[in-house]
Amino acid sequence: MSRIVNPPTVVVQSDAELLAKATAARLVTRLVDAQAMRGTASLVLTGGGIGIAVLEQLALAPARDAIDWSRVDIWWGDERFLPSGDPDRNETQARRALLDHVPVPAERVHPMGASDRVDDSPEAAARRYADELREAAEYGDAVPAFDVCLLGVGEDAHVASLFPGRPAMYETERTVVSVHGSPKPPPVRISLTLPAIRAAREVWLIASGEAKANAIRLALDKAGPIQVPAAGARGRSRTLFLLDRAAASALPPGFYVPGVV
Ligand SMILES: O=C(O)[C@H](O)[C@@H](O)[C@H](O)[C@H](O)COP(=O)(O)O
Repeated sequence: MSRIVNPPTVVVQSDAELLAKATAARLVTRLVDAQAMRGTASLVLTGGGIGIAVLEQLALAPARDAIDWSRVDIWWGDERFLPSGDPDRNETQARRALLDHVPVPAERVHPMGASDRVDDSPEAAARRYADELREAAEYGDAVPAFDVCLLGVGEDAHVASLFPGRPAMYETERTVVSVHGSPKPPPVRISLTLPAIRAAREVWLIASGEAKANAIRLALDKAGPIQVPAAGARGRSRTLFLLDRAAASALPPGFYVPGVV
């Protein structure tokens, strides 16, 4: 679906709190620039601890309202297939952390399906999300050219709900799939696939903590995406690995780690 041109850039902050703040500040600039160029900005959110911490810091960012929130489209990279409003849903956590505090129009917030919707199954919800993405895309693309796709990274190097060796890793056509038997609870999820993620202009992988160091090393080394999903998460024009020092503690040789105090 897209050619990868640039190797990833690694940026390291001293700790998780500064990582969340710095990533939030980077998002302000990136979304403002996107709006200056195209009039709108498109952002894919992730669940997980550092992903939600970034949203909390974005809500607190001094320059937050430099973003024209009325012209931001919010998508999700994955969702836990739970009833709407469930505290474990990525959507619920994103609303509490950010969306309840900024004036994004309801029609520009695109949550993935919930398990309490009538006649819904994860498969139907995945199909519906793929349709919504296609309707929002330009030039007949399957998904919009997301300005930024945020991704947390699991200890097993999963991103979104794409887990090593699972069927979703072999998906080359569909943009959204259902996931069953997720090794990370809850077991049933909906996820963008790698082809959809790789349609993003920029992919930002965010990780903090020693437990992620090996996954980050594999994702930056020559590993293949089937067993190391984070190794396949690349943006069309830019890929960032935004790490704290602990998650960057096993980087492969050749990656310059900017001065970390
Ligand atoms: O639904 C989810 O759980 C997330 O989308 C998932 O992909 C998460 O980002 C990683 O598991 C990292 O989570 P932590 O940052 O909490 O380790």
